[in-house]
Amino acid sequence: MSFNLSSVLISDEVDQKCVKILEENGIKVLKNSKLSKEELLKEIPNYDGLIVRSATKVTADVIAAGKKLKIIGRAGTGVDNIDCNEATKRGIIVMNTPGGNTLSAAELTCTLICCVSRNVHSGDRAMKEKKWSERKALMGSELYGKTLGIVGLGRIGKEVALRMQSFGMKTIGFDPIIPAEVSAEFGVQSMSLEELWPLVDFITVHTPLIPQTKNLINDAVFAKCKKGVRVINVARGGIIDEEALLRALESGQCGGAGLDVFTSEPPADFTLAQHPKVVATPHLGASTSEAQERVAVEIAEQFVDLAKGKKLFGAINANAMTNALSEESRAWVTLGQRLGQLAGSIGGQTTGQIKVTACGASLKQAGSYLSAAVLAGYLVTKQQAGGDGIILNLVNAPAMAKEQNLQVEISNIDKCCRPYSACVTVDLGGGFKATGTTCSGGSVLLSLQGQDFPAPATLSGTTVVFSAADNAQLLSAVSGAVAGENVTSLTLSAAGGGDRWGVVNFLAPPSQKSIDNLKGVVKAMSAISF
Ligand SMILES: NC(=O)C1=CN([C@@H]2O[C@H](COP(=O)(O)OP(=O)(O)OC[C@H]3O[C@@H](n4cnc5c(N)ncnc54)[C@H](O)[C@@H]3O)[C@@H](O)[C@H]2O)C=CC1
Ligand SMILES: O=C(O)C(=O)COP(=O)(O)O
Repeated sequence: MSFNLSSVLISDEVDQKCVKILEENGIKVLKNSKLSKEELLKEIPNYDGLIVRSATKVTADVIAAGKKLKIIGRAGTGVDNIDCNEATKRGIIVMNTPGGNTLSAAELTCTLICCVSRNVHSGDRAMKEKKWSERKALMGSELYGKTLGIVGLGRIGKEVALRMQSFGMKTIGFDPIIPAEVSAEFGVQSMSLEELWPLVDFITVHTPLIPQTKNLINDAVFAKCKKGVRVINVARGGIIDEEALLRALESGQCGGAGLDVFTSEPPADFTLAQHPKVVATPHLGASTSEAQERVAVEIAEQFVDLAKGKKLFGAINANAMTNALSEESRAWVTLGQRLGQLAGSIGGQTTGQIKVTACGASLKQAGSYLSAAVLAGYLVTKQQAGGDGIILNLVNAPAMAKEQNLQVEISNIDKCCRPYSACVTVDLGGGFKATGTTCSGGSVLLSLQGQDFPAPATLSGTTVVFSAADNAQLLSAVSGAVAGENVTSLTLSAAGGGDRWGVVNFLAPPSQKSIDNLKGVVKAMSAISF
C-alpha cells in the first residue's frame, strides 16, 4: 500500500505545531477551521489527508467526496464525529492520538466534581451579580469520605480515580474489559453497575458513546441511586440521558451535574446548561495548551511516519497494515494481492474459506497483511464493472470480505517448503491452488494447480495464464499465436503431468487477434492485468 501524502487539510483549531511538522516534511497544508459543510465538500477532493478535532463532522458524503483521501487524523481521542465505517469501506485509514489529552480531560473532570460539590459556579454567578447574601443558600458537601462511581476505567477514568482518592474519596467502578485486579492496582474496587448504583454519591462516566453506553444513565438508573446523587460527564453527550437528567434535577433525585459534553454541540437547547444545579462547560476537556500541543505534534508525526513508510501508529481501522510498511513487506503484500487476483481470475468461486500458507521464518509476522492482501486481490476480480470505484486495499478488503462471509485461514510454517527463503500458497479449497514468492521485489509464480514451474513465472503487467494439452509443439504454437506482440516472457510448467500451465507476459495489452489465436491453441485462459 503506497502512501503519497502530499497534501493535508486541517479543518479544526489544531495547534500550529501540526502545520509546522507537516510542512517541514514536505507536505502541503491548508488550515481552515471556518469551512462550511459546502466549502468542505468542495475542498476535500484536493487532499490526501484530513486532520480534525471534534467540530468537523466527517460524514459519509464528506468521505465520498474525498476522492484522493487516504487518511483521516483525529487530533484527540473520540472518533464519533468521523464515519469510520464509511472510511473503512473506502479504504481510508482513521487514526487518533488518544493519550495526548488524557490528563487534561481528567483534570477537568476533577474540577467539575469539586465545583458541583461546592456550588462554585453558583457562587461565582452570585458574586458577578453582587448578591453576597446568596452564600446562605450555597451550602456544599465535602468530598472526603464520599463514594465516586467511575463508569469506564480506561485512560481518563484511571487518572480521575487517582486524583479523587487524594480528596479521601472511595473509588468504585465498572468496565467490561478492565479486570478487577488491574483496577484494584489504581485503587478502584470493580463491581457490576447494579451493585454500584446504590452506593455512589457521585458518578463520572468515561466511556466512548456506543450503543451499549447510549443513555446508560437514565430514569431507571437515577431511581436506583441515593437521592441527591451528582453526575459528571466529560466523555460524550448522550451517555447520560439529557431528558432523564433534567427530570432528576427537577425532582431532586439528582443533586447536581457537571457537563462538558452534549448530545448536540453546540446544544440545540440550553435548558440543561442553564439549570442552576448544573455547571456546564463548552467541551473544554482537551482545551489546554499542553494537551493541544501534544495531540497536534502526535498526529503530525503519525502522518509523517506513515508518509515515509516508517511505521503505522494510532490507526483504529487498519490492523492488517501493522508490519506491512517496510520495503520487504510491500513486496509480499503485492504477491498476496496477485495470488488473490489469480485465484479470482482462474479459480472461480470459493467455499467461503481461503487458505493462505506463509512459509518461511521471515513471514512469521506477515499473517494479517498477507490475508488482507489476498482478499484485496481476490475481491477485485469480483467487483462489478462500473461499480462505485472503490479501490480495494488492506483497510477495506477484510471488512468487505466479512460482508461477503469470506474468511481467510492463515497458517505459518517456519521452514520454507521450497528452495527459497519464503513462499506463499493460496488455496481456494478444491478449485485453485498456487504458490508464489518474491524475487528482486517482484512477484513470481512457483506452482499452479499442483504443477511446478521449473523457472518461476512472472506475475506482473498484462499477463495471460493458460492451460493446454501437453505436446512437443506447445511452446512454438503459443509463441506463434502471439507473434508480433511485445512478449516479455513465456513460461511453461514442467512437462509430464497431463495438461500444462503457462504464463505469457506482455509489455502492452495484446490485440484481440492474438487473444483469438491463443484461444485456438490452449484449453482455457485468463487475461489478467496485475
Ligand atoms: N471532553 C473532552 O474534551 C474529552 C473527552 N474524551 C472522551 O472521554 C472518553 C474516555 O476516553 P479515554 O479514557 O481516553 O478512553 P479509553 O478507551 O481509554 O477508555 C474507555 C473505557 O470505557 C470502557 N467501556 C466501554 N464500554 C463500556 C461500558 N458499556 N461500560 C463501562 N465501560 C465501558 C472501555 O472498556 C474502556 O476501558 C471518550 O468518550 C473520549 O472521547 C476524551 C478526551 C477529551
Ligand atoms: O479527544 C476527545 O475525545 C475530545 O473530546 C476532545 O475534543 P476537542 O479536540 O477538544 O474538540
